[in-house]
Amino acid sequence: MSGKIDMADPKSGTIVLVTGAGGYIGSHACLALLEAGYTVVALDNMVNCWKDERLSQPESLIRVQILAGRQLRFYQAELLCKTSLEQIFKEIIQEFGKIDVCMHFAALKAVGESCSKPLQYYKNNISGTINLIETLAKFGCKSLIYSSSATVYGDPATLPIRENDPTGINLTNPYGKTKYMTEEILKDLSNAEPDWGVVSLRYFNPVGAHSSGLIGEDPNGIPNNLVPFVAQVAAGKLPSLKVFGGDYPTKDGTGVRDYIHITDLIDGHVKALEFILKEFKGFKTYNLGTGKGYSVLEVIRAFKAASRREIPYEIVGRRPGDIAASYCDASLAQQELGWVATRDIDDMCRDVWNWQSRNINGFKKETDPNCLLHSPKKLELLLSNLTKLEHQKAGRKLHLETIDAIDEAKLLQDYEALQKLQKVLKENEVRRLEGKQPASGQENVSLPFCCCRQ
Ligand SMILES: O=c1ccn([C@@H]2O[C@H](COP(=O)(O)OP(=O)(O)O[C@H]3O[C@H](CO)[C@@H](O)[C@H](O)[C@H]3O)[C@@H](O)[C@H]2O)c(=O)[nH]1
Repeated sequence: MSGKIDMADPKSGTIVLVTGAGGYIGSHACLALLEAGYTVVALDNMVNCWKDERLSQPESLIRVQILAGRQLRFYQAELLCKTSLEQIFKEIIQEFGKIDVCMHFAALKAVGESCSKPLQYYKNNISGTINLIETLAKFGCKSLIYSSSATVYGDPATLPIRENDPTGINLTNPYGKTKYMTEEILKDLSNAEPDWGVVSLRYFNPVGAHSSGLIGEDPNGIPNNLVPFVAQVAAGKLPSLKVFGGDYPTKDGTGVRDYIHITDLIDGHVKALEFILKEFKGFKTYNLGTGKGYSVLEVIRAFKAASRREIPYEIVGRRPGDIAASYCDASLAQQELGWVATRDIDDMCRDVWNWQSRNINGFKKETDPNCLLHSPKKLELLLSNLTKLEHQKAGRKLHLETIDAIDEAKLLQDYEALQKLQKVLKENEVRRLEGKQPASGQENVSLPFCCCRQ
């Protein structure tokens, strides 16, 4: 076999359950976990992710598996339905024997929507999490990495924000309150049951995309957040940006935030996972940010340079609920997890532009019949063959769907096609970083998902 799938890595025996796996942060986490050699079981209710109707998984996760050259196990799962959740956990335990750690990303996250639909947010984010932790405990997993937010600090009295600064004060929206309340629930749980290990990661402003440009943030409708909005203005999808407030007590009067590259953010999760796997028990919180604040005008300038496009904007009134400035002291994560963010605002804008310009409609793509990976049948076969091989090599009991004999020749053929594609993707990524065009004749192979190229 010319491209061996390496199952010797002991991490493949570590089972990581990822909720909200199809979303922006969840999908990048799945990729990093697969690349690091972990076995990934991915859950998503698919309410907020795009899926080709002929496939059973979100498009983001299909691309993740192609990039990783490894397979994850996907379940469509609704955390609010405990009976079906337990059924899924039963299947996971039958197949993998255990769950070591859960990374919990599943949540509703639109600040504005949370004000008009508070019950939906409390139910989904809090009841959903309670169902999840009860089910995890029932099936023997008491290790959790929670996706929290800088929003728990409200309007900070001092900057930079540290982990022991007050939380839960003056929170302006139900979304933020769900993050704060969930942290409190997890803290109480860890106090009451000392065999739980919970790490809550407080994200500042995650932006950016994987350097391949194949996965990134794909907001529904008009984006609420600054960077995806700016990206759509640069791409000509939106006419201009409204800068909310030019009279804040900041360097140039516009809001200041601690933007963090998604790849750095996910590295922080991998470090937290390593930390929790060393038998950590209790409850810990860490800020994940760069420690640097950029104003809205600085972000616009950086994006203009990265995209070489005009970004028309006008300064309007403040957005209700916004604060002037937020940036963190991330030294605790450096000391205790050995993590530090290394990418700057130019890297973030470059990678967002790469994702945005290659995927003008996000994950929704037009089907190219000539592309192997746009053929759902071939793709399903490729992924299912990879699963069979991984299970077989790991000496695991096969799941009911995978008991057919493996067609070794077909598998190798598919796997080699996948590897060729990955090789070209990587070569073209290097060329792009050097400011060069894709190698001639490779454009279609290198950009199999795009429906619009700039
Ligand atoms: O069209 C826009 C959108 C945003 N902004 C400004 O850009 C900055 C960043 O805004 P945004 O990207 O919406 O992020 P935040 O308001 O900081 O909120 C994000 O970061 C919080 C953590 O700090 C999370 O809780 C929220 O879910 C997440 O949306 C703020 O000064 C906004 O006023 C604009 O000027 N115009």
